[in-house]
Amino acid sequence: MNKFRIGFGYDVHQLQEGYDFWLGGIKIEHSKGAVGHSDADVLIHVICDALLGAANLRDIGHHFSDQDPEYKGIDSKILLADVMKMIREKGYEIGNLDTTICLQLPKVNPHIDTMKTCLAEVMAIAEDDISIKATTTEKLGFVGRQEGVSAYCVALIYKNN
Ligand SMILES: Nc1ccn([C@@H]2O[C@H](COP(=O)(O)O)[C@@H](O)[C@H]2O)c(=O)n1
Ligand SMILES: C[C@@]1(CO)OP(=O)(O)OP(=O)(O)OC[C@H]1O
Repeated sequence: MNKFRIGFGYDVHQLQEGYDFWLGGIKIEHSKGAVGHSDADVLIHVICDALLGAANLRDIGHHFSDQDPEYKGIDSKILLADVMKMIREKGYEIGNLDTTICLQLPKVNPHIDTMKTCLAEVMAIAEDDISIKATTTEKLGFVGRQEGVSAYCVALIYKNN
């Protein structure tokens, strides 16, 4: 029988001028970028947290501390590849991921297919198992004021036993 587990991830990063905007593994052209210890790719961070949560492996900051100079400016795709290794070492494969990016501007719809291709390659899974959606918050709150970007992810993982 298959053993199924679910996980959930939520993360926020500030948006400021003078920073690159990495999202879903790709660089988005925008007047502001996300601020963090790493490249601040909020979509990858929530995928990591959902997968770690599903496998009961704590969270991204537990494995990759924001106090550790090794991770300063790191490409979050490297962290995601490490997380995939961790869950596969526990015997799990991904069923599917469903994500939502909360961002007032810019529109990310034109970039979603590129993000899916990029993430599918990093994770070695099918593009069809990765869903990426986006919403504004109708100009409300920190997302609406363009002060930050947030994201959510739910993940289903399974092992055969
Ligand atoms: N940064 C964003 C935000 C939203 N979208 C797309 O626009 C649609 C409408 O947004 P609402 O906030 O009014 O729901 C949304 O369903 C997304 O398809 C986007 O591409 N980028
Ligand atoms: C990814 C890590 C590590 O570089 O740093 P940040 O880019 O600050 O991201 P966050 O989601 O706040 O926490 C996880 C961190 O430990």
